[in-house]
Parts: sequence; structure tokens; C-alpha cells
Amino acid sequence: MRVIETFDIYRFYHNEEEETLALRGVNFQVESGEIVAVMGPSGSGKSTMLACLSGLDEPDGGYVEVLGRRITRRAEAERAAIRSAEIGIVRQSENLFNHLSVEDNIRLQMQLGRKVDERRLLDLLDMVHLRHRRQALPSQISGGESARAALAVALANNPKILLADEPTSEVDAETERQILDLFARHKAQGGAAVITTHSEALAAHADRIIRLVDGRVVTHA
Ligand SMILES: Nc1ncnc2c1ncn2[C@@H]1O[C@H](COP(=O)(O)OP(=O)(O)OP(=O)(O)O)[C@@H](O)[C@H]1O
Repeated sequence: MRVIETFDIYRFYHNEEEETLALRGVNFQVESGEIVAVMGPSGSGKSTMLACLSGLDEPDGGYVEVLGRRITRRAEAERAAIRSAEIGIVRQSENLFNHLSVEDNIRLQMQLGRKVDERRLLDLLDMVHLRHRRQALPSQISGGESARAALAVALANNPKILLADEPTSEVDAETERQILDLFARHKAQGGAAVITTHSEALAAHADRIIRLVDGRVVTHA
């Protein structure tokens, strides 16, 4: 089943002096159970593309479909409803609310998805090896622990689609391995993922690699 499809998406950024063409006609599809790595040089448009896939950003041209439903150019409340039901998101930073413990961050995500499942909460904490740190605040955990907590939040509602922006950029090899395991589990349950990364190790575990250069897809491998 097709879970994401982009139709010729464009994104421009304007400021006083210049215009940046961040995406220049991007077309690609993701099927359920597929892990797609998005690679490309810094500034090639990877984060912009991911934000357009989740509806957190709006393309200036073209559109995105999530599970056959257009997410582009809808009211924010409608985009948010599609997001909370179908998509888990890991951003480059600010994934956790600082005033909430690790477990309360996960619980809040479950509340947004309208189903708090305490058993799944403990399973998620075990999956990311953070049960012993569940009452810690984000300021009290390490970078690698934060990266894993962010994944637990993204996976809280068992989303069909996981969108992760450089999820292993600031973690050690062991944490990267643990995060790769989580992607593998998500895939085994039929989930799809689009992951931007500079890590060849992570990309080697993807089913497919898309390379972006100057806002265009140059290869599907
Ligand atoms: N809010 C913004 N305003 C203006 N230009 C922006 C904005 N966000 C991104 N850009 C520009 O759009 C282009 C694509 O940026 P993007 O963050 O998508 O690249 P990236 O491939 O994710 O880079 P990196 O690997 O460094 O994270 C870059 O030229 C960037 O400078």
C-alpha cells in the first residue's frame, strides 16, 4: 500500500535579499513496510522535504498525499489530525517538552492520539532502554538518551509512517545500533519510514536511498 506520494513539490524561501529554491519538483513514493533513506549534501533540501511530508511545512507548488489523502493546503487542524493519527515525527531538535519527564512526554503523545496505553508505554520505555530513566526530565538525560526518548514519543501511537530528520546525528555507535533496531521493528510491523541522514551505516539498513542535490532527486537506489 502506498503511504506517501509527492506530486512535483516545490518550496521557495524568500527574504529581503535572496530567494532560495529549496525543493525543485520532487516526486517520490513510499510503500508500507519500506524504509527510505534521504541523503544529500547539507542544504540540499532534506529537512524541507520531510517537513512538507508531515504537513508541518507547506510546499509552494505541488502537493503531498498521506495514505491517499492530500495533506497539502488543508486547514492546520485537519493536517494536525492526519499527523497525529498516522505519522510519528523525529525532528533535529526540540522533540521533548522540557517540563515533562520522559514518560510524561510519551504519555502526552498518547493523549494527543486519544489513547493512553500504560502497557505500551512500558514496552516503549524498554524498547528504547529508558525504563530506569523514565522519571527524568529532558535536561537530566544524555544526548543519546534524548534521541531514543524522541523515537519513543514518535512511535507512541504506533504510526504507519515514521519521519525522522537525522535521528542519529549526535549519538554514539551503540545508540545508532539501538535506533536501527527500532526502525527494523517498526518495519516488521508493517510501518514505513523516511529518514534523512548523513550516515552511511544507517543508509545501508534502508530498503532504498533517495539522493537530493539542490532540491532535486538525482537517484533512486
Ligand atoms: N526558514 C528558512 N528560510 C530561508 N532559507 C531556508 C530556511 N530553511 C531552509 N532554508 C534553505 O533551504 C535550503 C534547504 O535547506 P534544508 O534545511 O532543507 O537542507 P538539508 O538538506 O536538510 O541540510 P542539512 O543536511 O544541513 O540539515 C538551504 O539552502 C537552506 O539554507
